[in-house]
Amino acid sequence: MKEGRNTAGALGLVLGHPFDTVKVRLQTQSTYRGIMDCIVKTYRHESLLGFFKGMSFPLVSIAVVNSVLFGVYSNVLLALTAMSHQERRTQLPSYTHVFIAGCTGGVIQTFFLAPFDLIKVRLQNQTEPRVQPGGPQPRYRGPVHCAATIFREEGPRGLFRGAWALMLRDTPTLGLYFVTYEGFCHQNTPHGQNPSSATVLVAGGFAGIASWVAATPLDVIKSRMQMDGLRRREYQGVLDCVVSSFRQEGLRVFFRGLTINSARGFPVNAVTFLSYEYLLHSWG
Ligand SMILES: CN(C)C(=N)NCCC[C@H](N)C(=O)O
Repeated sequence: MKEGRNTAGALGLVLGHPFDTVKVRLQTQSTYRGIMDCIVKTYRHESLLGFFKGMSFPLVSIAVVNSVLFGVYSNVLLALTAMSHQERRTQLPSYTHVFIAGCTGGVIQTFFLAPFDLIKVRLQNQTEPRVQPGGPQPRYRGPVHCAATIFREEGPRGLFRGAWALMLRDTPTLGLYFVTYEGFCHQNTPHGQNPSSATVLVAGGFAGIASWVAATPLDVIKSRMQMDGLRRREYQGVLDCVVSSFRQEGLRVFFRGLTINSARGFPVNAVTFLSYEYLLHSWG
């Protein structure tokens, strides 16, 4: 059963990854005119494999990152409300408590997610086609080589490049994520009962969309900060990145990747919450 849910989570990640690659490229590179242009250019230049660059680390880390997020959320909520998961079905905790627990999960999750996310973004942005003898060599030959190179060239702190922006992105939006989820489940579940699988799926999907819509502006900044320092440092910090991105590209820059984030957010988070609820029930 547990394997089945892990497979569902991994499958969601694999299916969502090509969209994530297109989004990251649109947020950090100025060579694309839009989603379709990016898809066509990536396919022509790098074949289907181009869309799956940088997928291996997210695949191995997703279980840990999600366990940290959902574990911290559940435990903080338990500490704040002194109610078990089952008791919370009859009496919904206040949205303030849910929000605080979600934000705390976001902060702690950052420490685990940051290096994996950095390596993912660096690999996704490599546009060289598959390595051929004599052909152009990408800077990073794979996730481990990427981690080792960043460590060597940018120091141990380099592995946490963009972590502030990631924390700023995830803290309030993960609060919103859980408020949307709990609120939707509460509204659509008869008093005292557990939400049906369909309710969990839709609530998780809406939580994904709501949080990703709110997260997209800082998602753009996070991706740019992670790519900064590759050759020369362009930004002094998060604020400088916000200001100079706005000056150069206007307000629209903060909405780059919004469509993809929202479309991807529904299925990925529907599956994530279904796994979470099953785990809570199987643990009692
Ligand atoms: C808006 N944010 C940052 C989130 N909702 N994060 C939590 C879920 C992330 C999920 N693995 C996904 O990729 O959608």
